[in-house]
Amino acid sequence: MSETIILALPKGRILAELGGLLARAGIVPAADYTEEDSRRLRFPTSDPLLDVVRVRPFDVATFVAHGAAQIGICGADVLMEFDDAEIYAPLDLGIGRCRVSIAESEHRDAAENPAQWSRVSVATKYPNIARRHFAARGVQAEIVHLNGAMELAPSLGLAQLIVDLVQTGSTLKANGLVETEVIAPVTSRLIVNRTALKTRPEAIGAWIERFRIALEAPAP
Ligand SMILES: Nc1ncnc2c1ncn2[C@@H]1O[C@H](COP(=O)(O)OP(=O)(O)OP(=O)(O)O)[C@@H](O)[C@H]1O
Ligand SMILES: O=P(O)(O)OC[C@H]1O[C@H](OP(=O)(O)OP(=O)(O)O)[C@H](O)[C@@H]1O
Repeated sequence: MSETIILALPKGRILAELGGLLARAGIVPAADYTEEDSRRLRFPTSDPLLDVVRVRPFDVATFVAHGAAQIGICGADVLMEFDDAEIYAPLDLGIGRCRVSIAESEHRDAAENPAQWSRVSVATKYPNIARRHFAARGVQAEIVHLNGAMELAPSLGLAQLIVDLVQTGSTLKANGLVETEVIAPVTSRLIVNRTALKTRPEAIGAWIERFRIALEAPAP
């Protein structure tokens, strides 16, 4: 088995927020892993036993769940959607702060009351979160699984509601939607593969500790 530990990082907005924390944890990639137009996906670091891979945010959870990466960073939204017992999330990194919410058209007929519906159609990138949420209140959700642009669904008749991430609310507003309920708050988490933690407790535990200390260190 290779001794190298793989850290899976999500390309996109979390990566952009991560630079300072990684530096404080002593992770200095040998090349600029934030260059989104680079074709390169795996980067050595100043630590000969740590390589960084840059993957899509949802795929961070897949790489870590399968042990292809031993540690990773992803949003709590991704963890809720995956709900995988192989993933342990010991640290809240306090970045990527947003929420998973339900939204609907601002023009909904005022006479209708969604709280009384027994079935709803929901467009989302988070089918499991949406299904679980509505099932818990006895509502059957017909899921329309999209990978983006959920905000178009209500006005085009694709679904009554959407379940999506909201931060400032400006995306909803720009598309004539209103947030009606927060399902869960979201921040980014450090995640580790449980089997790797069991079989290599010192190496993986040391990385968790380095991140914990980096989080407590004041940002320069
Ligand atoms: N508006 C936001 N504010 C803060 N954090 C966010 C926001 N949107 C997304 N995030 C966080 O960033 C993560 C990645 O989101 P991002 O939008 O960068 O990727 P994506 O577009 O969903 O990925 P993909 O390219 O695979 O479609 C999300 O899982 C979430 O945890
Ligand atoms: O409430 P707001 O501040 O408007 O943020 C919410 C938006 O942010 C995310 O999209 P992102 O900008 O990451 O683009 P994406 O649709 O490509 O994921 C999310 O999917 C929402 O569309």
